[in-house]
Amino acid sequence: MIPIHTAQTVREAEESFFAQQPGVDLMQLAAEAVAEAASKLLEGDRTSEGAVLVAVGPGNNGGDGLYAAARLAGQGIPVSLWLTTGQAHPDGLHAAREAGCREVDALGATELLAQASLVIDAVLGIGGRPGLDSVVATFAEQAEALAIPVLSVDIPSGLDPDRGHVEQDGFRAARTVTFIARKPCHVLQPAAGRCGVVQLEDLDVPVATRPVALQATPADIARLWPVPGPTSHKYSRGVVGIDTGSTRYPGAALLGTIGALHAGAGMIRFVGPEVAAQLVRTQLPSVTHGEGAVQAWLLGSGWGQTEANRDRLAAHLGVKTPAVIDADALLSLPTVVPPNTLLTPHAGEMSRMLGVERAQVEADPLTHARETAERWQAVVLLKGATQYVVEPGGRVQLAVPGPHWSAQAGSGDVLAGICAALLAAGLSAADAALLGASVQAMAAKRRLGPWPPEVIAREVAAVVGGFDPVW
Ligand SMILES: NC(=O)C1=CN([C@@H]2O[C@H](COP(=O)(O)OP(=O)(O)OC[C@H]3O[C@@H](n4cnc5c(N)ncnc54)[C@H](O)[C@@H]3O)[C@@H](O)[C@H]2O)[C@@H](O)CC1
Ligand SMILES: [K+]
Repeated sequence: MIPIHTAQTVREAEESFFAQQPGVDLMQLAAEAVAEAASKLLEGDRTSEGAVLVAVGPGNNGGDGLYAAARLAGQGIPVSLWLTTGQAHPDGLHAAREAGCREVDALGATELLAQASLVIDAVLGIGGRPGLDSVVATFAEQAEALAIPVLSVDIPSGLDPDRGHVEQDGFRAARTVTFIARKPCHVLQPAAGRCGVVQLEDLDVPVATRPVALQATPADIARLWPVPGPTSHKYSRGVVGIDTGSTRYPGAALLGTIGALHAGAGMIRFVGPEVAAQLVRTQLPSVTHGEGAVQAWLLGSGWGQTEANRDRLAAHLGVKTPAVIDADALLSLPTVVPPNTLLTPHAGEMSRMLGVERAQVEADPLTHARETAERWQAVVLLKGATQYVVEPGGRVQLAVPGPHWSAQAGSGDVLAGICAALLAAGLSAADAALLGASVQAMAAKRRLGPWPPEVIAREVAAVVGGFDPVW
C-alpha cells in the first residue's frame, strides 16, 4: 500500500528532519532528481535554442527549478528561465545565472515555446494557493497545444496538493517529480490525470504521521485475495445470496451474478424476480434458485425506484448477514445497517443519500464519503474514476486505478457482484470493496477498450487465476 500524505504532513516531516539534520540541503537533492528526470525526457535532443524552458515561481518550488536549471546548463544544455512573478529564490537564481541560463519575459517564453524540447514547471508547489495567474495559465495551455513535454516539480502548478478537484486548466505534465511522499493530487482524479508519471523521491525524510489515504497496488490485491486451498469447498468459499433486478432492469441481475461468479463465489442462490431469474438461468447454469443459507447478500442493483424497496431491503437485512447494498436500495436504507455492510454509491447516489448536490460530492468526494460512512456506520465504496473505500472512523483506501473505459452502464452492477463474492468469502467489507474495485480495474486494463461490462467481468476470472500461488 502506498501512503498518501497531505502537504501539511510533508512540511512537518521536513521541519523535524531539518531540526535533526540541519546540514542536509533537501533543495539540492530535489533539484538533482529534477535535473536527472529532465535529462531523460530530453532524450538527446539538446541542440535547439531554448531546449529547456523553466517557468519559475517565487518560492521554494521555483528554487528547485532554478537549481535544476543550473545543473542542466552545467551539462551544456541551453536553458531559459522565465520568472513568472519577477521574483525568485535568490540563491537559486544566482546559481542558474552563474551556470549560463538566460532569462526571458512572458512574451519571450511564449515565443520560445515553439522551439522548446521541454518545459520545467516550477511555478508553484505545495505552498501555492490553488489556481494560476492568467498569463501562466495561457502559457500552460499553449505548451499542451504544442505538445511540448512538461516536467512538473512536486505538483503540476496550480493544483491543490490535497485534493483531486481541478479548479481551472493548467499544466498537464508528462512526468511529475515529487518529494518525501505522494500527495492526494497525485492519485485522486481528475488531478492525477494532470500529473503524468509520478516519480517519488523520498529524500530519505521519514514521515511519522498517519497517512491521509493508502493507495492499493496490484501486488497488494494479489496478496490479500482469498485463493481457495486444499480443504476448500463451495460452502467454505462462500455462498452469495442475490436479490437484484426487476421487470424493468433484469440485466442488472445478470451482470451482478456474472460478477460474483467470476470473482470466485463458491455458490450463488438467486432469489430475484422471475424475469431476472429466467435470464440468469439461461446464461449461468451453476447458479441455484430459491432461498437457503448465505454468507453475504447482494441487494439493490436494478431494483428501480419503487415504494417496495424499503420492505425488500428489510427482508434481507433483518438476519444480520453481511451485505452489499447497491444502487436504488441505497435510498431506502434503515438508520442502522448490519455490521459488515458495504454501501456502493456513485457520486449521484451519494448526493441523494446525503441530500446535497452531485457537484458538491464531485468537488469534495472524500469529505462526503466520510460523512456517509459515519452516518450509517458502514463501509462506503464511492465509485468513479477514483474509487474510495472509506470506513467509519475515517480510514481511507484507494483501489487500483483502471482505464476510463469502465465509465459505462453495468460496470457498477458487476462490481457489486464481485464485492459480494468477497464478502461471502469472509473478507471484511473494506477488504471486499478494495479488492473488488481493484480487480475490476485490473481486468479492464487487460481488456483495454470499450468492452461491455460482462466481458470485463469474465476477464476478472483470468486476473484472479493469476493470484493462485500453486499454479
Ligand atoms: N517541503 C518539502 O518537503 C520540500 C520542499 N521543496 C520544495 O518547496 C516547495 C514548497 O515551497 P514554498 O513553501 O516556498 O511554496 P511554493 O514555492 O509552492 O509557493 C509559495 C510562493 O508562491 C506564492 N504564491 C502562492 N500561491 C500563489 C498563486 N496562486 N499565484 C502566485 N503566487 C502564489 C507565495 O506567496 C509564495 O511566495 C515544494 O513544493 C517543493 O518544490 C523541496 O525543495 C524539497 C523538500
Ligand atoms: K510545480
